[in-house]
Amino acid sequence: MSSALLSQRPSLTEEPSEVAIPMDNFLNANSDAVEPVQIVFKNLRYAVTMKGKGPGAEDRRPIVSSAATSSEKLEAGAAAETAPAPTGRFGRHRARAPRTYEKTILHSLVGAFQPGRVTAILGPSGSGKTSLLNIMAGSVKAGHITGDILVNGRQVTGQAIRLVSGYVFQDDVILPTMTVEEAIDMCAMLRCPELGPTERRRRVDEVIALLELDKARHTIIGSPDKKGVSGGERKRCAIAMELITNPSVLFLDEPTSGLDAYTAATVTYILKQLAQSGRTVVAVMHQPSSEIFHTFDDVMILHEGRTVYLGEASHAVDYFSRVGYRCPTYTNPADYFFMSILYQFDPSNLQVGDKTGQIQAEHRRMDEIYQFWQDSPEAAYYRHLSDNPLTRRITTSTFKRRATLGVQYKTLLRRSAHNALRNKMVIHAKLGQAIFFGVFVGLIFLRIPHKDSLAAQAQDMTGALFFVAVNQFFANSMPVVTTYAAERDVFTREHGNGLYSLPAYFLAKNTVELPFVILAPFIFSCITYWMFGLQASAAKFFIYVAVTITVALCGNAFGTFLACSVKDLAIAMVIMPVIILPLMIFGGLFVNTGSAPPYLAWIQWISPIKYGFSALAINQLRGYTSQGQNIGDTTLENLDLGSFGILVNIMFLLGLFLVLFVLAYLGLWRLVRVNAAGKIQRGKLSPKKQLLADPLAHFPALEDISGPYRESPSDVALSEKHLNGEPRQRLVSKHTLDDIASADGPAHFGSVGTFVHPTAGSLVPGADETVHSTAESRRSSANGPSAP
Ligand SMILES: Nc1ncnc2c1ncn2[C@@H]1O[C@H](COP(=O)(O)OP(=O)(O)OP(=O)(O)O)[C@@H](O)[C@H]1O
Repeated sequence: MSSALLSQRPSLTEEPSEVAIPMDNFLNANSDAVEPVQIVFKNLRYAVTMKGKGPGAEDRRPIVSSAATSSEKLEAGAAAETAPAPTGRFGRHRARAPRTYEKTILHSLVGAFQPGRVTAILGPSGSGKTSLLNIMAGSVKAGHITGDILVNGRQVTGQAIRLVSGYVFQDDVILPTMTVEEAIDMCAMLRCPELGPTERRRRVDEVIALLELDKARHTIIGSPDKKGVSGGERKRCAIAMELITNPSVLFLDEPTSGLDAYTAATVTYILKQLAQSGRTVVAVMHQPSSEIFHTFDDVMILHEGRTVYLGEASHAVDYFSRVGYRCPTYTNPADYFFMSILYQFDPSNLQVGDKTGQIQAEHRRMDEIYQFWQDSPEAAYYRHLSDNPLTRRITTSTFKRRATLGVQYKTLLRRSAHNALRNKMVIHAKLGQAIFFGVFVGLIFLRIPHKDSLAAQAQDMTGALFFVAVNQFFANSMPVVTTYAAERDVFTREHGNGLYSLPAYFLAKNTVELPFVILAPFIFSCITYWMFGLQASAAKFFIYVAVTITVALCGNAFGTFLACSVKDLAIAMVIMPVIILPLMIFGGLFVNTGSAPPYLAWIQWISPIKYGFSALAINQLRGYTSQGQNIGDTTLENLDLGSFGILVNIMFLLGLFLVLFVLAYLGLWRLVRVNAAGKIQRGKLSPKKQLLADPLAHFPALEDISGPYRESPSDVALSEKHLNGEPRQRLVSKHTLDDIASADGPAHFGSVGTFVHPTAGSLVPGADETVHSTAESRRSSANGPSAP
């Protein structure tokens, strides 16, 4: 972290929003280019269908209250409908549980992510933070999404948001052999095709400088086997790869997880810096430190898919005081929220007999907290905002671009070539294997024509040629499964992020593989041809090489097909011999294909080994004489390899190669189609049209929001509406912990934690009663933990 940045970190006594970090790069100097994008969500519900009976009714706990939204009421109804129905001959007693049930992950959320602000999504594990981020970023893979998402007043799907946003995933999947600079540069080439080489370089340099990656720019990303950059550098590299397009919105899933406190703070301050240039930054965070917590502008706290709080980070402590939970002075608010509000209940401390009662008391406690949120003016603010969003026009200049197919192919070709050349062990293994097998099998079948016995010559000749076909098929199908599998995560992530298209990747990857698939069989052929003592004819030699290479290509295509079609590498490795063995048995040597059972004999038609062996055998054995006898033709007759000549067999091999490659492509297409982000949430309009459409008609035409959202006209309207005509005031307090600490007591907190606004009295008419009853009921909960 630069000293300039460090020296300007906010302390607990400072307003986080006052942090001013100088930036003189395109990300800020050109901040006009960052168009403010406000994301509003309304009644956002996300559910997945699960197999099995599902949790008990008490676990579903739909809240239905006077304040519950209509979709929550609907949801409650749906939950009741999914309960086991009394079916069967004996009615209720024979009721069968449904085979599937619906699990609601997010319950009718209402809220907004504002431009120019960092919003942190906090909550316990499994509370739905990542799901919410994935919905916003159009990366949801399964389930049903209902509700509205608005981007500057336009109703959109996640796919449309992807056009104006970058998403930094929790696990940074970057090709391990790339250096930091190469990874960022590749993104610049693929996503900023409009930039010339000089401008692109400048932008890469700026992003590297901003994310303080200078020292690591030439270090490879690395993997568990090969050390590369540190965890923090890797995370910053992932952020840089998204930032290169200067997106208006940046989503980050746990950008600080696994980082030490200092590096986590560095990353957080960079996020703050990015928001200050007008971006909407939304980050899922796990247990932020106190200092990091105060860096956020807004926080959204989720619990079991429900909102517990959404609003200014600095106001959260006040809010929970009103609920009845007063954060002790000098305590990290995030720790307090987690340990004393969201997690009062520790099942391991319970006596068996107490469990049910305590679980129910805990559920009641949380229900009250949800309900308090629903009834709060803060929630009313967001409901109002969802009806009065920012309606600023979005221009196409904000949209992420994609390079042409040609540029994608060139970029990926270069990357794949670097990747292949840097994996020296793989190259050595491939060439070493060809040399080893060539010499080994050459020694076994050494100088066949020099053997005394004609029968031995015929047997060895067929055995050697059959081994060549089998070996080339096997040796080229096995490794490709593992190399594709190793890269598949990177591919699905990058393709899912819209970095490049499937044809560009598939073509580039196979173009780079091709030289190795040709070179290794060529070396193998050169060694074996002369060691076997095959016919000294240039034409026969070249046919031998050509057939060997074609069988190798088929093997490679078969391996690619398996790797692209079967998700699990272990399963692919199990399936492989199951398919290869029949192809081998019907390869022309073991079974006389003319006399094979007809219901199995068809296998020979799809066996590249059979075509390869036939071509090799005809090439060497037709007219082959030894000791004055034509043993070649006799052997061929006995093998009964069919009537095709060498050329036809080679044509069949090439045909199989093409078919397998098309199947491999379709397999990969299926894989990314299943993983396609936003697949389940399709809009009627294309993502671009959704963003370029007019805002929804019923919104009042608001002026652009130039300052923080609380200054917006909608805020004024809300203040007036909810405070019954009282003078305008902030709905959200700007107290920091230190303010609270110094005021200490009744100036800010009522006797049971009622929030009293320093200038305007109680923020919520009737709040005293609400808080009293909440605190009271918590105290009186059977065996419940005592109020803080
Ligand atoms: N596609 C899915 N199928 C089944 N369950 C799912 C699916 N997606 C999410 N869930 C469930 O939804 C809940 C919320 O998941 P999510 O990943 O959003 O939580 P989270 O708050 O991000 O958790 P963590 O902090 O541990 O990453 C979890 O119980 C998870 O198992």
